[in-house]
Amino acid sequence: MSLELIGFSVSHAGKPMFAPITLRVAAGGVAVVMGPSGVGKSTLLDGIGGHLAHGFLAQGRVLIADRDVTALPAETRRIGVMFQDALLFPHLSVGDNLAFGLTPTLRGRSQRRAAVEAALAQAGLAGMYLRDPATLSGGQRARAALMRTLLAEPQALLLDEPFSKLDASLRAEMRQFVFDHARARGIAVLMVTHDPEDATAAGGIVVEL
Ligand SMILES: Nc1ncnc2c1ncn2[C@@H]1O[C@H](COP(=O)(O)OP(=O)(O)OP(=O)(O)O)[C@@H](O)[C@H]1O
Repeated sequence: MSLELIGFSVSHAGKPMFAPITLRVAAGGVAVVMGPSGVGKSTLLDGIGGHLAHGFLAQGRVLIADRDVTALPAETRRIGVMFQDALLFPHLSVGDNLAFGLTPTLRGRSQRRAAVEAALAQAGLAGMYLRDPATLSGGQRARAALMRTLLAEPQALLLDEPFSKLDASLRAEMRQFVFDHARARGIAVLMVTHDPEDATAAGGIVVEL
């Protein structure tokens, strides 16, 4: 599902933080947002997702799968978000963490369990439903967090430096993992990053703030 911005910006105290952005990310495609620290990259994602803090105001339009979601609350935009500190809840098992992401439309205990088991298998975490998140490696945790986000069946995915704490080889692996899943599901991805390799991997579609 595509993600489209039309003249989109965010203002703070009446002043636009960055020039209006017009951009279309195709279904299954990836674009990257880069720019210096403090320029408003995270705020841009907050604006697209509908999570702006008090005092920030969005301008322009956001379309997800060609549906104008600009006026909708965050919960109904069908946009998944994953941050740098995509923490798993430490008091829940790995599987229950993933179950937390499940769309509420999926009812029935065994159905929900099966959906989580399938997602764990796709993330290379088969058999780890009952594991304590603290016993997972960094890469396993990142894959679990991504799966939790995908279980909500988002139509677009916003990533805010999601893998910056992982080492270089793991980062490349996770990037591929995300891109592959997004492509297979037709989810448009917009990723904030400082890593030029992310931009190259995204096919060079870069928004500079
Ligand atoms: N809740 C808030 N209240 C007031 N100002 C804020 C708030 N959140 C962010 N800001 C300010 O808005 C500006 C943009 O912040 P933002 O986090 O979007 O930048 P960024 O480009 O993502 O930076 P970085 O690369 O360092 O993460 C900064 O000057 C920041 O201090």
